Amino acid sequence: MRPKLIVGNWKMNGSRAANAALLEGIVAGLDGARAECAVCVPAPYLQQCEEALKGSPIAWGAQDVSAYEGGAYTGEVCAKMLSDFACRYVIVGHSERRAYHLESSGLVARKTLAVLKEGMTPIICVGETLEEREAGQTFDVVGDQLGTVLELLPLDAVAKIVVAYEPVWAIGTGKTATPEMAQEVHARLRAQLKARNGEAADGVAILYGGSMKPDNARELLAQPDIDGGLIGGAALKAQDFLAIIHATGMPHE
Ligand SMILES: O=C(CO)COP(=O)(O)O
Repeated sequence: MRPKLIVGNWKMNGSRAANAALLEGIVAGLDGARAECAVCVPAPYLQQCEEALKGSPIAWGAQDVSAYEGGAYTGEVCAKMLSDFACRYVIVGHSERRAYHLESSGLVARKTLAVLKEGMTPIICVGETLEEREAGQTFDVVGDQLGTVLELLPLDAVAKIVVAYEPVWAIGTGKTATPEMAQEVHARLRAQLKARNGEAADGVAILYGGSMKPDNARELLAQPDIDGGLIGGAALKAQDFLAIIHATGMPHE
């Protein structure tokens, strides 16, 4: 069985004071947790995370990265800088980056390679909009988003990625995909990974993201191809984030 992975995506939230309290609360409540967990924080707070979490079971990471290696790219943060702060994970291709910063799947693929080159784990996000779902295009859209990345990846790198299925219509809206809807897409993504690298695909974590909360986490996480969660809003409250972490590994009723 794949280990569960719960990742908090703080998005553009936090302050030094709020982060300190949140991280302290999470670390204090982790006893007995069976999932791996991590927080992906705004870049200015990576040093704070490194100091607060070093030696704890919680990993940390970033929410985006430049596709470039360094140099004259004002405002960008390269993968080497993220690994300098001991990031384990880097989210790439989040739908908010695709929508508000016009990131293409080709760019997401290049960012994925940049992350892997520095020895970190990319969390590659895919997901359809409501219009696309209603038009019956869900599998085409997510298949295309993942496929563009897979095409560029060396075969042996498939084992080193994490995929996150985040239906755009479920993000921050309180509308969650039902466990069956999510499982259906996750199974298709797993099949796509298998077609690319049959040996590696079973070990790849496919996370669900989109209004995952303490009250729906257990059912979602019980699905065979849902290997964890990418959590937005609920990752900003220690109690909620912990409740999701502790929802893994519990018998499904
Ligand atoms: O976008 C998300 C995580 O990356 C999900 O956000 P919410 O959990 O707030 O819906």
